[in-house]
Amino acid sequence: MMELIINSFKESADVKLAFVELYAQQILDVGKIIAQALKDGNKLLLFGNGGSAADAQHIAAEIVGRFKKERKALPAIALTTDTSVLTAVGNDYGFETIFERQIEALCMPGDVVIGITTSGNSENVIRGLSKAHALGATTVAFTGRKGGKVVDVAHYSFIVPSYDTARIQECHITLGHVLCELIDNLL
Ligand SMILES: O=C(CO)[C@@H](O)[C@H](O)[C@H](O)[C@H](O)COP(=O)(O)O
Ligand SMILES: [Zn+2]
Repeated sequence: MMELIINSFKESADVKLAFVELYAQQILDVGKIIAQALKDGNKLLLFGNGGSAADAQHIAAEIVGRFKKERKALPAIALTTDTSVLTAVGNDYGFETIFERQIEALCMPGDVVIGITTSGNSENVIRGLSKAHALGATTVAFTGRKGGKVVDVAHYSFIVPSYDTARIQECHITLGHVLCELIDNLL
């Protein structure tokens, strides 16, 4: 059990170090794009399933509330929170459409849309990002493993180099926090 505990923390740290080696420049590029979009009056939309739904909400909360610096409120919406919309759309059109339909309703050209999926193959996330791409938003995938099909509908993909869902999620939330800090500093 002690070994399990120590290995989990070590793996989490190793995955994050490998990730930043690969993606430091792209993190800065995407941070600048989101900051500019928010400056221009556009918004950030986010979604994912399970732990990634929690990550979407967590990041939206940092943007609407505050991260580290005192600044004005900024527009970010997690599309994972309205149970009436999620159940109506899921029930009437299918679970794979729950993000796509909300993107159709809310996404404007110039917005930035982040889809979070550790496998890269969740149909509802792929369809949500695909619709956002078609509507003229900048699309960003937080993914893992081999990237999955979601990379085909994303302008920018962050593929965490791990096959362990928990380790991928831990890197995704670090990425989300770093983007929030960049946004704070770039605005
Ligand atoms: O948090 C976890 C596992 O750590 C789970 O809730 C996990 O998010 C769910 O199984 C998701 O449905 C996985 O979907 P995805 O990341 O492959 O898109
Ligand atoms: Zn989890």
